[in-house]
Amino acid sequence: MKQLHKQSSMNHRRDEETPSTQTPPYSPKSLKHPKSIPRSINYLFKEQRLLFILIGILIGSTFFILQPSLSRLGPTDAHSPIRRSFSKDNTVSSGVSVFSDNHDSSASFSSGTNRAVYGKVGRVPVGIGRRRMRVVVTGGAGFVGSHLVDKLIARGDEVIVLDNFFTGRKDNLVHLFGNPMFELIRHDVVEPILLEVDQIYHLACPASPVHYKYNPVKTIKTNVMGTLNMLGLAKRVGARFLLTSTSEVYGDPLQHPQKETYWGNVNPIGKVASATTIICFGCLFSYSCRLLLSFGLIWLGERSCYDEGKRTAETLAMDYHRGAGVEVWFS
Ligand SMILES: O=c1ccn([C@@H]2O[C@H](COP(=O)(O)OP(=O)(O)O[C@H]3OC[C@@H](O)[C@H](O)[C@H]3O)[C@@H](O)[C@H]2O)c(=O)[nH]1
Repeated sequence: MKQLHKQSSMNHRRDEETPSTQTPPYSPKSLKHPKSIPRSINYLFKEQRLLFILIGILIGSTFFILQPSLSRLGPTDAHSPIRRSFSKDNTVSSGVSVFSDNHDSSASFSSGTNRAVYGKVGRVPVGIGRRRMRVVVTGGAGFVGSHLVDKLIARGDEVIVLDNFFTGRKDNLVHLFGNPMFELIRHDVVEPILLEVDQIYHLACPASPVHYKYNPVKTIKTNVMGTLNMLGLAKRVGARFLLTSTSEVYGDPLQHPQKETYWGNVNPIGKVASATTIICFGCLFSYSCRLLLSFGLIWLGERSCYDEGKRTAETLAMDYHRGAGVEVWFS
């Protein structure tokens, strides 16, 4: 107790010794001098400051008034050379077109020259003026797919290829390895996959009779389940969807040429192709036609796994379009 008392008295003494460092009691800030307003006006008028402020306001408002009309002169302008369509200009040499969102139509594609060149198509870099797309190409290691991937990369898009390498080859894409805009995933489309993409080009399918008849059940599975998975992905992420179909969905046509209203002559339990063979007999002496003849002969036999698979894929795509609002395209 004694000690405590001693300590408190010492503290008391120390308090007395130290000079007072406490802040003075609060006093409200005095109001500005009434003379400060005329002084600020005076400041504005000096050295033409007001004039500069007015000019600044004028330039600013002119820019904001003109800006909406300048942005309207974009791709949707009727006289603009840039188109918003799925046109023939964008057709890759072997038949698949690319979705076009305001890119220069002068940048047409030639598969032979573009393989090793990134973004050097046309006079103006094609990527300018449009948002970069994230695109997935299934079957991108195949013949058509690899050319499509080249076109998309040249356009400035980020491309993800999904392929199980059933018939496709890495060699078709080797020139893109190391390109930061390109990604290759070994994946079978019959299994679901989740990717954040803007567009889906669905090409994965065995495409020649030898390959699709090798395992017919797998062929139809790829077409039906693969397309379902890709449509599901398109629905989930709001992506545009393109299906590479085939004229085989109309079977052995009874009309030549076929009109838009012709719905085919199909055979869901098998198929014998004779029409192609007959056409090729007419020009046996041309080298290219002899190739076609052999191709026609290979076609003989059951191939409904391919035809019906592609037809189902088309039906699925239309049902996703009508039922879920997915934007679908066919090629
Ligand atoms: O189950 C499969 C089967 C095939 N594929 C791939 O799909 C690609 C098909 O390419 P191919 O070179 O064999 O054939 P193509 O490029 O000529 O086919 C193209 O045109 C015809 C259409 O029916 C096809 O859908 C389209 O890919 C290959 O890379 C193959 O590996 C898969 O990813 N999964």
